[in-house]
Amino acid sequence: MSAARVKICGLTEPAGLEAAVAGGAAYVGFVFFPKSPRHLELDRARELAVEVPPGVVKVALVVNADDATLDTIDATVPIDMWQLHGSESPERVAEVKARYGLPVMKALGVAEADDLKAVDLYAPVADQLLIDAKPPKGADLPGGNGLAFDWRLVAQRRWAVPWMLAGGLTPDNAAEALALTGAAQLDVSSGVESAPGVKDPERIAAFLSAAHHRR
Ligand SMILES: O=C(O)c1ccccc1NCC(=O)[C@H](O)[C@H](O)COP(=O)(O)O
Repeated sequence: MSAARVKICGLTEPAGLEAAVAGGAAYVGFVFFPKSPRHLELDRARELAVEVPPGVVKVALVVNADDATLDTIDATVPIDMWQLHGSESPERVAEVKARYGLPVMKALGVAEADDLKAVDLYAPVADQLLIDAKPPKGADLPGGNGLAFDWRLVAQRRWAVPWMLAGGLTPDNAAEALALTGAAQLDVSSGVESAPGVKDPERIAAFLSAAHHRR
């Protein structure tokens, strides 16, 4: 099996971004959601994004954002992909894709087998799917909660579009997650932090190493 491609999500500082790039992250994620400890103001996001070398995909993560919000991000921050992490419909995914001409990744929350029915609704319109743990009831954040779902629900499943496994991944469980699910891509946020919103360069390096040296 080839090395997994990794998205380091919720970067807020140059040190984390540098560790992600140096360690070979394929994607870096910037969060635009004010309730999140990883939320970035536009100027800060731009400062980080312009430092990302070509070839590393810069992902803007939004939650049920309207066109005005997306227009402002698009006009200010040089991004390569949208990640829609709210309850956006398949029609909204198609609309965002058409409006900006950028690939769209739709996040789907999973807690039980039935949740995977959404895959068939979104696969025809999304460029990628991010299969994440469903947040607990009443959680402030729809993602970035450091919780895993039962990976057996997606073990060796066949996918019509590229997908990433997310939720509760850490440097210690990345290899097991890859082996069990057969995922080609992983996404991580809180598992490579020293505190909410503060990425730990050593944990980022360890995560990337574990994902790149899959068994
Ligand atoms: O990370 C956030 O703060 C966040 C806020 C609002 C919506 C989504 C968010 N994160 C989405 C991600 O892509 C995370 O990387 C994914 O949920 C995995 O998070 P974690 O379990 O912390 O690794």
